[in-house]
Amino acid sequence: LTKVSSSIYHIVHNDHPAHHAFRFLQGNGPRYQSLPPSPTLVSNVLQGNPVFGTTPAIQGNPFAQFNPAYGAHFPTGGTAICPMPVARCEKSAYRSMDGSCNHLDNPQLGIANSRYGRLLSPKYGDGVSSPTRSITGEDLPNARLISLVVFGERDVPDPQYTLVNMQWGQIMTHDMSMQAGGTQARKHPTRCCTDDGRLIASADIHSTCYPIIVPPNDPAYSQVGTECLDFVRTLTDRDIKCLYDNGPAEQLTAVTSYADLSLIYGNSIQQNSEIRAFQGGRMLVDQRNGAEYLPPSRNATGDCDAAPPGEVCYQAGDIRVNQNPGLAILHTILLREHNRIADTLAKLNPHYNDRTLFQEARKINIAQYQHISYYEWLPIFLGAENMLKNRLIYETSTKNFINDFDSSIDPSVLNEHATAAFRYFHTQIEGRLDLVSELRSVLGSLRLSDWMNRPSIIEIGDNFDSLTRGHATQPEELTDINFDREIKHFLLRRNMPFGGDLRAIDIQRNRDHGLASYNDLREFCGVRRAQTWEDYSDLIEVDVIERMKTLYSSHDDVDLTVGGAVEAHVEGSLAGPTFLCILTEQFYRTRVGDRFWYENGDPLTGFTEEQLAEVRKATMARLLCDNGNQISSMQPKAFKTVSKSNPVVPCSDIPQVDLTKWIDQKPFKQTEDVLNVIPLHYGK
Ligand code: HEM
Repeated sequence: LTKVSSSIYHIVHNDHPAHHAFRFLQGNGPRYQSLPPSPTLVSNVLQGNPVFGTTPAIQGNPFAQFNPAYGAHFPTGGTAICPMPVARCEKSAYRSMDGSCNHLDNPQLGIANSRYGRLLSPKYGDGVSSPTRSITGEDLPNARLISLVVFGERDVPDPQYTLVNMQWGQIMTHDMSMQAGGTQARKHPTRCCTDDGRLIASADIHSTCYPIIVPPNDPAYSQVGTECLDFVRTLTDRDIKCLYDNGPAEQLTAVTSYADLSLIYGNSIQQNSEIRAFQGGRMLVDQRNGAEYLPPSRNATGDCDAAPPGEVCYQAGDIRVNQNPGLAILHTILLREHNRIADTLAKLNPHYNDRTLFQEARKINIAQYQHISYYEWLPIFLGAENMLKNRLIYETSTKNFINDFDSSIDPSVLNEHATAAFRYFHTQIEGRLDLVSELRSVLGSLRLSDWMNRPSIIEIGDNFDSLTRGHATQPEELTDINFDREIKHFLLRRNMPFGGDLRAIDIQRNRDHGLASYNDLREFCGVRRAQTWEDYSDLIEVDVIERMKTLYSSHDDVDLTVGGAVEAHVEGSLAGPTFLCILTEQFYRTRVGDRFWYENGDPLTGFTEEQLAEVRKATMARLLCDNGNQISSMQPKAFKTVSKSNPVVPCSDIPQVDLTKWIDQKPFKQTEDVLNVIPLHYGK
């Protein structure tokens, strides 16, 4: 069996310069060239799984609860809020906090608390908002059962990529989207199952509930009698009057769609002001044991409900920060990077005030992050050739500007991307986190489910550095059909013997959001629409098709989350044709829909040629080196495993961004300019 060749897979944006988010709503996605009939797969293979009898899922109801707390901008579980009204956009040198005014003609595009975009019309059970049903009118097969039968849980380390590759993916995810009304880390205030895992009687169940029913003989949950897994539906525009204008429901995302480090800086002025120091351009930090950590949460018992009282719990620009140790570490590293830049700029430009220092440091931090994400990280996932072809990246000389902002592009994160395609990379999660010394020997390891929503572990002893080195040393799990047991049976277990199943949640979420089917998206992406189960064999192993056949009533019922994840990968990438098409589309929009993209040569929002050449030196390795407590060596390509061609070297050998290029040549004029262009709605 061979992988799908990349030469036959070609997404072209050229033909449709004016394409827009909702242009393809009826499923005519003409930009994607068709694949020839029979490419086959190697990498996405499953080992045996038990098969159980189906248990029908419960149908959730559309829900009525909403909290239109105008202007309250700290998203919390169970509430949806109206986006902040935009009074007037001024041409500012800096991004707003909530993403508004990035698009000057349509200032609300991509802002926090707005709708996801969508490639294809939703397929709700009732046509309006209830979860998707089979084309037979019956319930779709049970999500936990699909997780058990179609997906494996084999532990296969990736020979090429490190765990920091997976962890950066979660950073990008949290930067770009967050389903409204969820908590994602801590217990949801709405309970759909009793504490001992029984289903709540339908008369008493909350209207937002759509619990996952545990099949009989479940290999994990039947051991403790759990029959029901909590699942609360995402809030939609129907839940807040300020957004709803008829038509089928669209889910809301609580954070800005832009790649703007909103997870570090917050998604509103209010949220930002709670985590800013307002001194020297710095973000708030707590000093402990000679190192700087994120400031404490104001609601530690709520935010870190898995932690004993008194244990540290963080506040950041994103409420999910405490979810797992690797995430909290990268949050800390990006926060420290901000302060490192601000401190350096303060020395270079003593005339800068707090606001200028803050905004300039933020701008550089975001630029480095965009550069690492698009030039070092994304090519691993999407393939460099594919990215170049579709103009997500360019072969540039170090100084070239790339002015490709396209005001016809909607940068909103696509529902198909956030709810199906990007979640495929949950397959890369490793349930064992290694602590690694400077000499790269393994000192010990942590079990992921012991430390979810309990970030204090990163501050103990030398753990911050050992875990950081561990993430850059240990392999991630292979991107394949297997999902680690720690997230398949133990997700957020909080001292209980078992927890949730992330794969089952992803499938249930696909239906909650009413995503169009796998077959629909195949067709949209230029892959031949299947007329029979057998037609799927162009991209999916026969064995996997057989497993799906035992569960689904029709090949047309296969959920996007499921079908996309079992396709053969396109050569040079980590996804099959359907997911690759969605991911490529998303990251194209994220780039060209961002007026503040770091490579543009706009005199107000961009950098000078010399500064841009420096930003292009930023790497993951240097970011880790500069912001660990005392990390003194790293392999230059930190997303890739250590090898002869990627050996661990002293940090001083890894290129560094030279911030002296930001010495302000016209100190007084510049300060005035900067002050004059701060928009009216912009912060304290
Ligand atoms: C230890 C690592 C990770 C854990 C424990 C984790 C866990 C979760 C959980 C609990 C959710 C919410 C599920 C729901 O209620 O629907 C979620 C959502 C999501 N995850 Fe992960 N995840 C991890 C890493 C990743 C990675 C590496 C990626 C991609 C590269 C990713 C992509 C996503 C996306 C796109 C969503 C939906 C975001 C949205 O709300 O729009 N996650 N994850």
